[in-house]
Amino acid sequence: MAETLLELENVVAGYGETHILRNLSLKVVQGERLAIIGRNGVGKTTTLNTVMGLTRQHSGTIRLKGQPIDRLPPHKRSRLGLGLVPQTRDIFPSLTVEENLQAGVRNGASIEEAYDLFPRLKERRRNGGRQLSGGEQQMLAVARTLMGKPDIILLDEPLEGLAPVICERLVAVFQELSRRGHTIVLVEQHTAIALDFAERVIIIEQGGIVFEGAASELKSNKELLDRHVGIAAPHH
Ligand SMILES: Nc1ncnc2c1ncn2[C@@H]1O[C@H](COP(=O)(O)OP(=O)(O)OP(=O)(O)O)[C@@H](O)[C@H]1O
Repeated sequence: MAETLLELENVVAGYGETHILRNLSLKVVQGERLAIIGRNGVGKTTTLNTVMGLTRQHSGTIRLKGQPIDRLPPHKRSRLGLGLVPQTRDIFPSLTVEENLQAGVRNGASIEEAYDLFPRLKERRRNGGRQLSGGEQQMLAVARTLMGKPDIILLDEPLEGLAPVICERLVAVFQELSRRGHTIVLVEQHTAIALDFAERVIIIEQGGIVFEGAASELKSNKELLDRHVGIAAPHH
Protein backbone atom coordinates (compact mmCIF):
# COMPACT_ATOMS: atom_id res chain seq x y z
CA MET A 1 0.00 0.00 0.00
CA ALA A 2 1.39 3.38 -1.01
CA GLU A 3 1.89 6.08 1.59
CA THR A 4 -1.04 8.35 2.52
CA LEU A 5 0.05 11.90 1.72
CA LEU A 6 -3.06 13.83 2.64
CA GLU A 7 -5.88 12.88 4.94
CA LEU A 8 -9.12 14.64 5.86
CA GLU A 9 -10.94 13.16 8.82
CA ASN A 10 -14.52 14.20 9.65
CA VAL A 11 -13.93 17.70 8.36
CA VAL A 12 -16.71 20.24 8.83
CA ALA A 13 -15.95 23.50 7.04
CA GLY A 14 -17.56 26.40 5.24
CA TYR A 15 -17.70 30.15 5.02
CA GLY A 16 -18.49 32.08 8.21
CA GLU A 17 -20.97 30.06 10.21
CA THR A 18 -22.20 28.10 7.19
CA HIS A 19 -21.31 24.44 7.01
CA ILE A 20 -20.62 23.32 3.44
CA LEU A 21 -18.49 20.22 4.10
CA ARG A 22 -20.27 17.92 6.53
CA ASN A 23 -18.01 15.33 8.09
CA LEU A 24 -15.95 14.81 4.99
CA SER A 25 -13.23 12.16 5.17
CA LEU A 26 -10.85 11.27 2.38
CA LYS A 27 -7.32 10.11 1.73
CA VAL A 28 -4.92 10.96 -1.06
CA VAL A 29 -2.19 8.40 -1.66
CA GLN A 30 1.34 9.13 -2.91
CA GLY A 31 1.51 9.23 -6.71
CA GLU A 32 -2.19 8.75 -7.45
CA ARG A 33 -4.52 10.59 -9.80
CA LEU A 34 -7.73 11.36 -7.93
CA ALA A 35 -10.75 13.09 -9.47
CA ILE A 36 -13.43 14.83 -7.44
CA ILE A 37 -16.70 15.22 -9.34
CA GLY A 38 -20.30 16.16 -8.57
CA ARG A 39 -22.98 18.66 -9.51
CA ASN A 40 -22.55 22.42 -9.23
CA GLY A 41 -22.37 23.84 -5.75
CA VAL A 42 -21.92 20.54 -3.87
CA GLY A 43 -18.61 21.55 -2.26
CA LYS A 44 -15.81 20.47 -4.63
CA THR A 45 -14.05 23.83 -4.64
CA THR A 46 -14.70 24.16 -0.92
CA THR A 47 -12.91 20.83 -0.39
CA LEU A 48 -9.76 22.08 -2.15
CA ASN A 49 -9.98 25.47 -0.45
CA THR A 50 -10.31 23.81 2.94
CA VAL A 51 -7.20 21.71 2.31
CA MET A 52 -5.34 24.96 1.55
CA GLY A 53 -6.73 26.76 4.61
CA LEU A 54 -8.88 29.20 2.67
CA THR A 55 -12.18 28.41 4.39
CA ARG A 56 -13.30 28.24 7.99
CA GLN A 57 -12.78 24.78 9.43
CA HIS A 58 -15.19 24.08 12.30
CA SER A 59 -14.04 20.59 13.24
CA GLY A 60 -12.20 17.50 12.06
CA THR A 61 -8.53 17.10 11.17
CA ILE A 62 -6.41 17.54 8.06
CA ARG A 63 -3.02 15.83 7.96
CA LEU A 64 -0.26 16.21 5.44
CA LYS A 65 2.36 13.44 5.59
CA GLY A 66 0.97 12.56 9.01
CA GLN A 67 1.25 16.07 10.48
CA PRO A 68 -1.89 18.08 11.36
CA ILE A 69 -2.02 21.26 9.28
CA ASP A 70 -5.46 22.60 10.31
CA ARG A 71 -4.07 25.59 12.13
CA LEU A 72 -1.55 26.64 9.52
CA PRO A 73 -2.14 29.61 7.21
CA PRO A 74 -2.25 28.93 3.44
CA HIS A 75 1.35 30.01 2.70
CA LYS A 76 2.71 27.54 5.25
CA ARG A 77 0.62 24.76 3.74
CA SER A 78 2.12 25.60 0.33
CA ARG A 79 5.58 25.42 1.79
CA LEU A 80 4.82 21.96 3.19
CA GLY A 81 3.97 20.66 -0.28
CA LEU A 82 0.43 21.65 -1.27
CA GLY A 83 -0.05 23.48 -4.57
CA LEU A 84 -3.46 24.81 -5.57
CA VAL A 85 -4.28 26.01 -9.07
CA PRO A 86 -7.45 27.97 -8.27
CA GLN A 87 -10.47 28.19 -10.55
CA THR A 88 -9.81 31.91 -10.88
CA ARG A 89 -6.36 31.33 -12.49
CA ASP A 90 -4.83 34.12 -10.47
CA ILE A 91 -1.77 35.20 -12.34
CA PHE A 92 -0.31 38.69 -12.22
CA PRO A 93 -1.70 40.41 -15.34
CA SER A 94 0.82 43.25 -15.27
CA LEU A 95 3.86 40.95 -15.10
CA THR A 96 5.35 38.99 -18.00
CA VAL A 97 5.07 35.21 -18.22
CA GLU A 98 8.65 34.86 -16.98
CA GLU A 99 8.13 37.28 -14.09
CA ASN A 100 5.00 35.38 -13.07
CA LEU A 101 7.02 32.17 -12.99
CA GLN A 102 9.90 33.79 -11.10
CA ALA A 103 7.44 35.05 -8.48
CA GLY A 104 6.41 31.44 -7.83
CA VAL A 105 9.90 29.91 -7.54
CA ARG A 106 10.59 28.04 -4.27
CA ASN A 107 13.08 25.38 -3.24
CA GLY A 108 15.27 25.79 -6.32
CA ALA A 109 12.56 25.10 -8.89
CA SER A 110 13.65 25.77 -12.45
CA ILE A 111 11.72 27.89 -14.93
CA GLU A 112 13.21 25.76 -17.72
CA GLU A 113 11.20 22.82 -16.38
CA ALA A 114 8.01 24.83 -16.83
CA TYR A 115 9.07 25.78 -20.37
CA ASP A 116 9.84 22.15 -21.09
CA LEU A 117 6.27 21.19 -20.11
CA PHE A 118 4.70 24.22 -21.81
CA PRO A 119 6.78 25.28 -24.86
CA ARG A 120 4.04 27.80 -25.62
CA LEU A 121 4.93 29.70 -22.44
CA LYS A 122 8.56 29.88 -23.52
CA GLU A 123 7.51 31.44 -26.83
CA ARG A 124 5.48 33.98 -24.93
CA ARG A 125 7.84 34.54 -22.03
CA ARG A 126 8.16 38.29 -22.61
CA ASN A 127 4.42 38.79 -23.04
CA GLY A 128 2.35 40.32 -20.27
CA GLY A 129 -0.09 38.10 -18.38
CA ARG A 130 -3.03 40.09 -19.64
CA GLN A 131 -2.05 39.51 -23.30
CA LEU A 132 -2.38 35.74 -22.96
CA SER A 133 -5.31 33.67 -24.22
CA GLY A 134 -7.46 31.81 -21.68
CA GLY A 135 -5.61 28.58 -22.38
CA GLU A 136 -2.21 30.23 -22.01
CA GLN A 137 -3.29 31.84 -18.73
CA GLN A 138 -4.28 28.43 -17.44
CA MET A 139 -0.92 26.98 -18.54
CA LEU A 140 0.79 29.82 -16.69
CA ALA A 141 -1.33 29.26 -13.58
CA VAL A 142 -0.39 25.56 -13.58
CA ALA A 143 3.27 26.29 -14.32
CA ARG A 144 3.44 28.88 -11.56
CA THR A 145 2.06 26.43 -9.01
CA LEU A 146 4.70 23.91 -10.16
CA MET A 147 7.40 26.48 -9.33
CA GLY A 148 6.48 25.88 -5.67
CA LYS A 149 7.58 22.21 -6.09
CA PRO A 150 4.36 20.81 -4.65
CA ASP A 151 4.04 17.16 -3.63
CA ILE A 152 0.31 17.37 -4.31
CA ILE A 153 -1.17 19.46 -7.11
CA LEU A 154 -4.79 20.49 -6.54
CA LEU A 155 -6.45 21.48 -9.82
CA ASP A 156 -9.77 23.31 -9.59
CA GLU A 157 -11.69 22.97 -12.86
CA PRO A 158 -8.62 23.70 -14.99
CA LEU A 159 -10.48 23.07 -18.27
CA GLU A 160 -13.35 25.46 -17.65
CA GLY A 161 -14.15 27.57 -20.68
CA LEU A 162 -11.25 26.27 -22.79
CA ALA A 163 -11.44 24.98 -26.38
CA PRO A 164 -11.26 21.17 -26.75
CA VAL A 165 -7.80 21.29 -28.37
CA ILE A 166 -6.43 23.31 -25.42
CA CYS A 167 -8.11 20.94 -22.95
CA GLU A 168 -6.32 18.03 -24.63
CA ARG A 169 -2.97 19.77 -24.37
CA LEU A 170 -3.49 20.51 -20.67
CA VAL A 171 -4.63 16.97 -19.90
CA ALA A 172 -1.50 15.68 -21.68
CA VAL A 173 0.60 17.84 -19.34
CA PHE A 174 -1.29 16.53 -16.29
CA GLN A 175 -0.56 12.99 -17.50
CA GLU A 176 3.11 13.86 -17.90
CA LEU A 177 3.21 15.32 -14.37
CA SER A 178 1.64 12.11 -13.09
CA ARG A 179 4.28 10.05 -14.95
CA ARG A 180 6.95 12.17 -13.27
CA GLY A 181 5.58 11.11 -9.90
CA HIS A 182 3.37 14.03 -8.91
CA THR A 183 0.20 13.33 -6.95
CA ILE A 184 -2.76 15.02 -8.60
CA VAL A 185 -6.24 15.89 -7.31
CA LEU A 186 -8.50 17.10 -10.10
CA VAL A 187 -11.86 18.79 -9.54
CA GLU A 188 -13.63 18.69 -12.87
CA GLN A 189 -17.04 19.31 -14.45
CA HIS A 190 -16.05 17.44 -17.61
CA THR A 191 -16.89 14.04 -16.16
CA ALA A 192 -15.75 12.00 -19.16
CA ILE A 193 -12.33 13.65 -19.16
CA ALA A 194 -12.01 13.27 -15.38
CA LEU A 195 -12.83 9.55 -15.54
CA ASP A 196 -10.32 9.00 -18.35
CA PHE A 197 -7.60 10.83 -16.47
CA ALA A 198 -8.06 9.57 -12.92
CA GLU A 199 -7.47 6.16 -11.39
CA ARG A 200 -9.75 6.83 -8.45
CA VAL A 201 -12.85 9.01 -8.19
CA ILE A 202 -14.82 10.63 -5.41
CA ILE A 203 -18.35 11.95 -5.94
CA ILE A 204 -19.46 14.72 -3.59
CA GLU A 205 -23.07 15.57 -2.89
CA GLN A 206 -24.23 18.12 -0.31
CA GLY A 207 -20.80 18.39 1.25
CA GLY A 208 -20.29 14.66 1.77
CA ILE A 209 -18.89 11.73 -0.19
CA VAL A 210 -21.51 9.51 -1.86
CA PHE A 211 -19.14 7.37 -3.96
CA GLU A 212 -15.50 6.47 -3.76
CA GLY A 213 -13.94 3.91 -6.09
CA ALA A 214 -12.06 3.10 -9.27
CA ALA A 215 -12.68 5.33 -12.30
CA SER A 216 -13.22 2.18 -14.38
CA GLU A 217 -15.98 1.05 -12.02
CA LEU A 218 -17.80 4.36 -12.32
CA LYS A 219 -17.42 4.49 -16.10
CA SER A 220 -19.38 1.28 -16.42
CA ASN A 221 -22.05 2.35 -13.94
CA LYS A 222 -24.12 4.86 -15.87
CA GLU A 223 -26.97 4.64 -13.38
CA LEU A 224 -24.77 5.80 -10.50
CA LEU A 225 -23.24 8.56 -12.61
CA ASP A 226 -26.64 9.74 -13.70
CA ARG A 227 -27.98 9.76 -10.15
CA HIS A 228 -25.13 11.75 -8.61
CA VAL A 229 -23.60 13.74 -11.44
CA GLY A 230 -26.30 13.94 -14.10
CA ILE A 231 -26.16 13.17 -17.78
CA ALA A 232 -26.03 16.90 -18.45
CA ALA A 233 -22.31 16.80 -17.61
CA PRO A 234 -20.53 18.10 -20.71
CA HIS A 235 -18.55 15.62 -22.80
CA HIS A 236 -15.88 16.11 -25.42
N1 LIG B 1 -16.83 32.59 -0.54
C1 LIG B 1 -18.01 32.01 -0.26
N2 LIG B 1 -18.82 32.51 0.68
C2 LIG B 1 -20.01 31.92 0.99
N3 LIG B 1 -20.47 30.82 0.38
C3 LIG B 1 -19.72 30.28 -0.60
C4 LIG B 1 -18.45 30.84 -0.97
N4 LIG B 1 -17.93 30.08 -1.97
C5 LIG B 1 -18.82 29.09 -2.18
N5 LIG B 1 -19.90 29.21 -1.37
C6 LIG B 1 -21.05 28.29 -1.32
O1 LIG B 1 -20.59 27.00 -0.97
C7 LIG B 1 -21.31 25.99 -1.64
C8 LIG B 1 -20.33 25.03 -2.30
O2 LIG B 1 -19.62 25.73 -3.33
P1 LIG B 1 -18.39 25.11 -4.10
O3 LIG B 1 -17.82 26.21 -4.91
O4 LIG B 1 -17.53 24.37 -3.17
O5 LIG B 1 -19.11 24.08 -5.05
P2 LIG B 1 -18.54 23.26 -6.26
O6 LIG B 1 -18.97 21.86 -6.02
O7 LIG B 1 -17.12 23.53 -6.45
O8 LIG B 1 -19.38 23.80 -7.47
P3 LIG B 1 -18.99 24.70 -8.73
O9 LIG B 1 -18.71 23.73 -9.79
O10 LIG B 1 -20.24 25.46 -8.96
O11 LIG B 1 -17.81 25.55 -8.33
C9 LIG B 1 -22.25 26.71 -2.60
O12 LIG B 1 -23.54 26.73 -2.01
C10 LIG B 1 -21.69 28.09 -2.68
O13 LIG B 1 -22.71 29.02 -2.91
